[in-house]
Amino acid sequence: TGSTRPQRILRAVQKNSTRGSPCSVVNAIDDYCKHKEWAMNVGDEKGIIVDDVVLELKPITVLELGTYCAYSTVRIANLLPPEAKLITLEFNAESAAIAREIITWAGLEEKIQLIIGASGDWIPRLKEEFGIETFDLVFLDHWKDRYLPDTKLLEKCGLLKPGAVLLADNVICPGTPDYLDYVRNSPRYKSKFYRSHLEYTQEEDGLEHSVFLGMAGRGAE
Ligand SMILES: CCCNc1ncnc2c1ncn2[C@@H]1O[C@H](/C=C/CNC(=O)c2cc(-c3ccc(F)cc3)cc(O)c2O)[C@@H](O)[C@H]1O
Ligand SMILES: [Mg+2]
Repeated sequence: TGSTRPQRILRAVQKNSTRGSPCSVVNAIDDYCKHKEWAMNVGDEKGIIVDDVVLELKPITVLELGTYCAYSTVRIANLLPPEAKLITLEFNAESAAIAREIITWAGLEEKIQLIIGASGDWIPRLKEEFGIETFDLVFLDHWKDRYLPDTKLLEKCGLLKPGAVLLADNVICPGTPDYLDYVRNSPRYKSKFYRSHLEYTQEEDGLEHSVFLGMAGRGAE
C-alpha cells in the first residue's frame, strides 16, 4: 500500500516549504508538480490570473468548490483582506485530510473553513450554518459536470449578489461546455474568458470570469 498523490504533495510541502509561509507552500507544490508528478492544481500560470482577480475584487466572502490539496485555497486565502473568510468544500475525506494539513502548515487555518461534504448537500446549508449572506467570489474547480448545477443552486439559494464573481477553472480542458453556454448566454451574467494553459503543460486551457448581474438579468435594454 503505497502513498497517494495528495500524500506525496503534502510531503513535498513539509520538505520544501516554510511553515507559515503560504507563498513557499504554493511554490513547493508547483515545483513538485512541474518536475516530479503532475497534479490537478490550478497551477502557476492560471494562478497568476486568479491572483489578479482576487486582488482586484478584494472579496470578503469566498467559496471554493473542490479543495483537492488546497493549492488554490492557500493561494487565494493568502491574498484576502484580514477580515475575509474562505469556505472550501471537499467531499473526499482523504483529500480533505491532506488539504487540512497543508492549510495548517501554511498558517491559514483562521481564514479558511474546510467542509467535508458534497457541494449539492452543503450549498443550501451555508446561510443557516455559517451565517453567510452572499459570496463575493466563487472559485469552481470540482467535477466539471457539476459547475452548472451548482451555479443554479447558488442562484436559487440567494448566495450571489449583483457584482459577485464566478471564476471557473478548466473551461477548455477538460472543458465545461454546458456551464460556458449558460454564463455566456444568460442575461444574469457578464462573462469573459482568460486564455491560458493547462497547469504544468502547453495544452490550451483557461478561466471563465462571470459577473452575476442579478436574477432579473440586465432588465429592460
Ligand atoms: C458530488 C460531486 C460534486 N460536488 C463536489 N463537492 C465537493 N467536492 C467535490 C465535488 N466534486 C468533486 N469534488 C472534489 O474536487 C476535486 C475534483 C476536481 C476535479 N478536477 C478535475 O477533474 C481536473 C482535471 C484536470 C485534467 C486535465 C487534463 C487531463 F488530461 C487530466 C485532468 C485539470 C484540472 O485542473 C482539474 O480541476 C476532488 O478533490 C474531488 O473530491
Ligand atoms: Mg482545475
